[in-house]
Amino acid sequence: MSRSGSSNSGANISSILGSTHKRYKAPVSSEARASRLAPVPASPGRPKTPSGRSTTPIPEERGISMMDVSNVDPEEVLVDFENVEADVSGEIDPSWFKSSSTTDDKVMVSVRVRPTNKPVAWDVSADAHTLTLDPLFAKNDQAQKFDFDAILTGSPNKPIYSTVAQSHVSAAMEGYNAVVFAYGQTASGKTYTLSGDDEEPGIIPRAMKDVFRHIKHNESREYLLRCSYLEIYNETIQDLLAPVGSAPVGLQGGNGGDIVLSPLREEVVTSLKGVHEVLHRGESHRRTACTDWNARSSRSHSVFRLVVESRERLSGVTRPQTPGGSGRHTPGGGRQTPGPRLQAIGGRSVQTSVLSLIDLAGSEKATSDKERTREGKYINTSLLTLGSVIGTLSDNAAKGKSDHVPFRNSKLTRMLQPSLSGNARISVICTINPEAGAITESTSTLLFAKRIKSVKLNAQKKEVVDTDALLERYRQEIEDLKTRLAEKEEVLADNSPRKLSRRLSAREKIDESKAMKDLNNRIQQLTKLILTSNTVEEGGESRPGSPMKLDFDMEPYQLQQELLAARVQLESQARQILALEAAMPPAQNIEGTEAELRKMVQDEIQKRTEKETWAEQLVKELEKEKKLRIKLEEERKALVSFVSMVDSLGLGGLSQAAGQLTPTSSPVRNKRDHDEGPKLPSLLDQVPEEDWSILGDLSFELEMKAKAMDGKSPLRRGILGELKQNLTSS
Ligand SMILES: Nc1ncnc2c1ncn2[C@@H]1O[C@H](COP(=O)(O)OP(=O)(O)OP(=O)(O)O)[C@@H](O)[C@H]1O
Repeated sequence: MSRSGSSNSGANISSILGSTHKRYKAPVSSEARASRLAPVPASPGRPKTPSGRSTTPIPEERGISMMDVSNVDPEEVLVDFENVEADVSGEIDPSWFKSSSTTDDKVMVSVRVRPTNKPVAWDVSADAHTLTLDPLFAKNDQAQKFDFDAILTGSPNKPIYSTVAQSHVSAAMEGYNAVVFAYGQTASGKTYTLSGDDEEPGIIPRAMKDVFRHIKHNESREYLLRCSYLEIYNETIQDLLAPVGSAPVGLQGGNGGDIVLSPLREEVVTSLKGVHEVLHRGESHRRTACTDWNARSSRSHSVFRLVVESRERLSGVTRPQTPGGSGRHTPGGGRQTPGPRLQAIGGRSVQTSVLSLIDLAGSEKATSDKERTREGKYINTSLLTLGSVIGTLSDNAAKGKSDHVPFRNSKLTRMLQPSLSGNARISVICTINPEAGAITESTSTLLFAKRIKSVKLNAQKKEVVDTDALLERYRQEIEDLKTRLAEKEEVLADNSPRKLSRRLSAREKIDESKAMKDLNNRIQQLTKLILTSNTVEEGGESRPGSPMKLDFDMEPYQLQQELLAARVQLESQARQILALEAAMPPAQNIEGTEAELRKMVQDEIQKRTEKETWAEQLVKELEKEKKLRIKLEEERKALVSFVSMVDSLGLGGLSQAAGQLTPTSSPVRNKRDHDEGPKLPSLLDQVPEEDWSILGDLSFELEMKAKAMDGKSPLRRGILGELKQNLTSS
């Protein structure tokens, strides 16, 4: 299973958004692909090309920065009819912009029959909007016939979008909450319908394009768009726009029966490209896995939400185009600029609506894989809960009852509670596999579709002076900034009653000018976040990037200040350069200094090398000396033991005799004679150090021989005599 960038979903969105990303799910098997040309009657739309679909993987996630709405960088996100980017042209049905066709108080229910080249068990009548189970397969010969708002077949996604979703997207743009969701057994085509692929973009990318078209064609309103993307996996809500591993999203009841999802990222989008990036990132995080039925089966329910804030623009205002054609304008603080101005204090009401596009995971049988089976249980349980919620709602509607609805039994139904309770336009597209082997699952899907059809809706527009709406917060900030800018201008103006009593110093003027420039920048940035028809570009070119190179909308006074500030800055930089030059020594001095320095360094290196060599020699000498000392010490010890052995053998005379060999006599007394007469020096004292080694050898020899015999034997005496002789001669 993956929750990585391996999905190709970005593509299906991208093709409609004009990008090169590839499709979301793996292609159908060749068999299934062939089935696109299957004998199921086709709904209107352009014919499908027989070519296989591209499977080029989407690029790795590009680390698109996350955007926290509360801390949004306005430079990146404001949009309006003048500044909406990307190509929103083509295939526009003007009537679509005039009205929202979903005035119904019922859920719109459509069935999409997936193409197949195997024998089908259902008789499909797209014109009559009916589906009938072939009597051959019917149990007890009871023909099952279902009729819905639309029965759709074939591979093209465009007719699907215009039939089941376009009016709901329009409703969302007009202030109604709208929900479109796909329901059906696994591998029946839900993701294909919602996301589509390169060749056949699905409902989500088509809906987003329509959103920008709507803005382009509605000059009387301005808009702010935010989107979020989440999935419900094993009953845990995950934010698909947050980095992988982020904390799950909590779900709580809010004011007025609303649901609050937190923490959930909402990203302000100002262009189709921006929406594409968000969708691409979210889909790359979706959990999909290969199952027994689908190479890329969705293992979660996914919900793409677009929050649409809009309000009336002031009448009769048009935004001037900058030389770059970006449509940006520079609000002029207290000045009367010709550009449109967001409403002054006392604001217009803001309409807020949410468009939710939901791809439910498919119901499935247990699989051979343990993990897939576990996921399947969660999926089936939440779909069952959805079924029972729909069942109760439709019962309540049919019988005028108000029985408890078990919304809280699953995250999915809890999240859908406000919409299912009536405050949304809902369109459900049920996907089925018409093959004989899938009759049970298809029948179950159709029964669900039938039940949800009778749920009663009563969607209301939410239009209030909403201080929480981002649009309103930005408006308020823009107004505050303008007031501050106007005050500064007035203080600086020569003929102003608020003019300062003293002349401003050059430094103060520069500071003031800089502060005004910052205020102006911020106003422009905020203004850019708000979309209007003037800011939507039909050609789809990007808005010119650099905002403040030179702003021709500036007042002459401000331009003068800018110029002054720039000059002073240049002068100061020139002074700094001069000062640095003066502080530097002449070139030849630098060269001389360099040569000296180099020589010093070389000398240092040589000295260091010499010291190292000397230290090495010293260490060697010390080693030698140490070895010598050890040797001498050993010899001394041997001699001591020899002497004591000689003493123990009663050969004190040897010592004496040995003592006579040496020119030096030690005054040290022999311990034997300690009481009488002059004391003989010990043998060791009498032997010069250089002869100790000879004594050592003799000592060793003596010891060996002494060990070899009985100490009292005549032989011993002979040997000792011999030794004595040796010693005397040495
Ligand atoms: N109408 C159709 N025309 C052509 N191909 C289709 C159609 N419907 C589905 N497919 C193909 O069938 C395969 C399965 O479809 P898809 O993944 O959309 O099913 P699903 O219902 O989303 O499955 P799951 O619930 O397992 O996620 C895909 O390869 C898709 O391209």
